[in-house]
Amino acid sequence: MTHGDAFPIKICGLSTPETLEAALAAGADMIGLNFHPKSPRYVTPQRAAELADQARGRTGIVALVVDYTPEQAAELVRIVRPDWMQLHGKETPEQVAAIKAATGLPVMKALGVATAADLDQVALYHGVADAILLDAKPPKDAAYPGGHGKPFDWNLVAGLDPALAFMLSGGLDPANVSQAIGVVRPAGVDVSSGVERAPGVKDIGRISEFVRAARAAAKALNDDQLKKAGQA
Ligand SMILES: O=C(O)c1ccccc1N[C@@H]1O[C@H](COP(=O)(O)O)[C@@H](O)[C@H]1O
Repeated sequence: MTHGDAFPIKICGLSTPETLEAALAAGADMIGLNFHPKSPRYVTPQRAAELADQARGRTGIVALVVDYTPEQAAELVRIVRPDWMQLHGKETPEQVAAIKAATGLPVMKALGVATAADLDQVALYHGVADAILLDAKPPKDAAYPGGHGKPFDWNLVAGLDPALAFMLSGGLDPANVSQAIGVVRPAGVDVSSGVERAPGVKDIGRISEFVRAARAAAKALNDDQLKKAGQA
């Protein structure tokens, strides 16, 4: 993924046909199915296969896993047939490459950010992962490593090499996504708990508000970049 690609908006942790349909109707570019057993958004591979059938050809289907082996990832892909793998654990660049080879799919690697030093990891995964997702680090003692609805300090990203494209997640919601896009200038955005009314319970109205707000802010960002390029 580069800064030149269209701006993907991903709605993660969908688990019902109704909320999936709402994400599709809103125009989400990617939807995430969560396979972390401790998550309130967990879906079984069988249930996920049904949801994936509903979504296939209408959006990008992303399978979110945490510290899977290449063999586990390949077995999941056989059942669910997603378009992308999202790796949200402590996978090393070598493990990312192994999962990519075992599944034959593009891989999005999530990296937790709490301090400027955490951004050093981005360069290590660039060129190995097909997309980088910057997310807030989970609270200490959290039962699962993402989906806590907390943002990190967006100003940290100002220190990152602008050539290293990334998507943004962590505590985004319909009210703050516009500001987040303006400050961070990501290549795309991802949300889970910010479009819920309770952990694991997606809200159809919030899904469409989020996509609308993110799309408008991405357009404003693109217009601004074109204007600056014209002035150069
Ligand atoms: O959402 C979860 O339960 C989850 C569990 C394990 C790993 C990642 C998870 N979610 C991902 O976390 C980010 C941020 O979520 P939020 O918007 O702050 O709730 C997002 O990428 C989710 O895909």
